[in-house]
Amino acid sequence: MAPHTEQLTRPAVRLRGLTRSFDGRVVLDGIDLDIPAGQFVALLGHSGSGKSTLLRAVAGLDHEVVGGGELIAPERVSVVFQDSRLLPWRRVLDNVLLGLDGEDAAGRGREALAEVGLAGRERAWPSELSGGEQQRAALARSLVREPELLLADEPFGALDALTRIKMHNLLRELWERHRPSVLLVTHDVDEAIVLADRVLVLEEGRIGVDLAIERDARARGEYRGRLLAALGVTEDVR
Ligand SMILES: Nc1ncnc2c1ncn2[C@@H]1O[C@H](COP(=O)(O)OP(=O)(O)OP(=O)(O)O)[C@@H](O)[C@H]1O
Repeated sequence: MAPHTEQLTRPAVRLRGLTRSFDGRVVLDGIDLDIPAGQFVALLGHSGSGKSTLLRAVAGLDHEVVGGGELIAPERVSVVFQDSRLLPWRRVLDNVLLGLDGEDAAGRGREALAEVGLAGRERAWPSELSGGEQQRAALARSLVREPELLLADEPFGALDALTRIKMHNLLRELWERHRPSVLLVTHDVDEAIVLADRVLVLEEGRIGVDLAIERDARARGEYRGRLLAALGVTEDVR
C-alpha cells in the first residue's frame, strides 16, 4: 500500500490484546479496538467495569497497561474529566493557555473560549464560573490544543439535566466543526445514543457490544432497549 493511502486508512486508535490487572485481578482482558479517525465513540459499562482504566491507557497515563498487546494513539490527545480541573489561582484564559506558547496562543485561547460560549469571561477566576461554565472552559482548554483524539471521562456527570443537554449540543457541534476522534466514557445510555456514532459496552474486561448508531431519532428507542438489555438493566418505571 502506498504510504499516503495507508495514512488515510489507518485508525486513529488501535488496541490489540490490551490487558490490565490490579493486584492480580484482571480488569481489561485483551481488548481489541480500532477507532477510525474522526469517529465519535461512547463507552458504556457498569461501575467498576474498567472504563476509566481503558481511557487512561489510551491517554498514555498508564505505563503498566500494554503487557504483550499493542496500543497506538495519536500524538495530540486531550482529556476532559468530570471535574474541570481548572487551576483556581489562574484566570480562565490562563487556564486555557496553560503550557502553550507561541505568539498567537492568546488569540487562539480567546477564540476557543468564544467557541464554547465564554467570550468576555477570559479574566474571570474559575470560582466565578458555574459548573457548566467550568466544563465549557475545560472544553476550550482541550480544543485549543487541536486534538486528534478527545478523551472524555464522564465530562457531564456532575451537571444538572438541563445543563447537560446544552453541553451535549455544544460537544456535538464542536465535534462536527473540528472532527477529532472522540472516546467518551459515560454511565448514561441516552447520552451515549444522542452523542455517539458507535457505542461500546465494556463487560468482564472485554468489549461485549459494539453498536453503530444511525442518526435517526426514531431508532433511539430500539438502541436504548438493546443497550439496557446488554447492561442487564430493566426499567420498571418509565
Ligand atoms: N490504581 C488502581 N489500583 C487498584 N485498583 C484499581 C486502580 N484503578 C482502578 N482499579 C480497579 O479497577 C476496576 C475498574 O476501575 P475503573 O475506574 O476503570 O472502572 P469504571 O468502569 O471507570 O468505574 P466508574 O464507572 O465507577 O467510574 C475497579 O474495580 C477499580 O477498583
